[in-house]
Parts: sequence; C-alpha cells; structure tokens
Amino acid sequence: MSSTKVFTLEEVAKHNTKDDCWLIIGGKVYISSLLLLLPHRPPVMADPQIPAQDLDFASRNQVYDVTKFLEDHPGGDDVLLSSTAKDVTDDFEDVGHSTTARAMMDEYFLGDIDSSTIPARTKYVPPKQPHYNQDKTPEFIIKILQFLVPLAILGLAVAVRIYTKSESS
Ligand code: HEM
Repeated sequence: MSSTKVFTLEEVAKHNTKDDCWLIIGGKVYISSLLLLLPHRPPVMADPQIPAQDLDFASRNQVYDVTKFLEDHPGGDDVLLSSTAKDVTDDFEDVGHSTTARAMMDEYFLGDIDSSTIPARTKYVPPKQPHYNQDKTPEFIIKILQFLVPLAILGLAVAVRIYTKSESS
C-alpha cells in the first residue's frame, strides 16, 4: 500500500494565503516496467493502487506546500498565490519551468490529490461562425470588370474619334 497522503480539492483550497499556500500541479506519469517516470523528474516507484490497465500511462496530480518558497519564487509570489484551489498543471507547463525548477518541487511535495474532486475541464467549443464563402471568383470578376469597363469606354471613345476624323477629312 502507498503511504502517500491523498487530499481533496476542498482541503487543498483552504490553504490559499501567504502564510499557508498549497498548489496542485500534476504531470504525465509514464510507467516503464515497474517505475513511474515523470518527465524531467526522478523516477518514483509505481503505485500498486494504479490498475494494471493504466500501467503504460497514468496522470497524477500532486499537492505542494510552497509557503516557504513564496518569497524565493523567481516568478514572484503573486503568481503562486493566484494558483491555489485549482489544478495549475497547464499554467506551470506553459511557463516552461526548467529541470532545476522541477527538481525543487520534491522539497515541497505533500501528497496526491483525489482527482475525482477536481472538476472536469470544460472543452472549448468555438461559437458557430456564419458560413464563410471560400470561393473568391465573383470578387475577382468584379475587380477585373472595374478595370476593363473604363478601358473599353476609353477605347470606344478613341475609335469613334478616329472614325469621325477620317469621315470629315
Ligand atoms: C512548486 C512549484 C514551483 C516551483 C518549484 C517553481 C520554480 C520556479 C523556478 C526555479 C523558476 C525560475 C525559472 C526556471 O528555472 O524554470 C520559476 C519561474 C517562474 N515560475 Fe515557477 N515554480 C513553481 C510553480 C509555479 C506556478 C504554479 C506558476 C504559475 C503559473 C509559476 C510561474 C512562474 C513564472 C511566471 C516564472 C517566471 C518565468 C520567467 O521569468 O521566464 N511557477 N519557477
């Protein structure tokens, strides 16, 4: 049995101040033979509670107590304080934290989060756009005509002028 503590989102959310700041950051946990290999992090032993069918890929969110790190965080304490009470894995990854940063995390590790307490992400559905006409042909024809019609009128005028001149002479 794993001795890692498991917290609910509600429990973690209570720790959201400068004097007591917990974060939920996860990662893709790849399992190779009996080891869980978290990218850029030292391998940890496979959790026997993870069902066998999930053994080639599993996702595990973890809870970190970063209270002591707030002042030293190179990205500032504000960003950490506004990262409480939610899964900030994507934000953490978007910053592109270095391997050094990832190695530091072990120092602040508290336990796992019960992922069933984290609300499922809502998938972004783009609003329906009015049908966009990909066919540019009519626009193109109008542009050509705008150029050709005055040219044709000019040509006609020149032709009439030449004709009337030759008639009179
Ligand atoms: C235990 C958790 C965390 C640790 C140990 C940590 C550590 C670090 C370290 C060492 C850096 C310096 C750059 C690097 O080496 O990558 C850094 C930068 C930064 N971190 Fe974190 N961080 C943590 C969580 C977070 C979270 C949750 C956010 C929020 C999204 C965040 C946002 C930033 C930002 C914005 C920078 C500045 C990046 C830059 O200036 O290029 N960090 N962090």
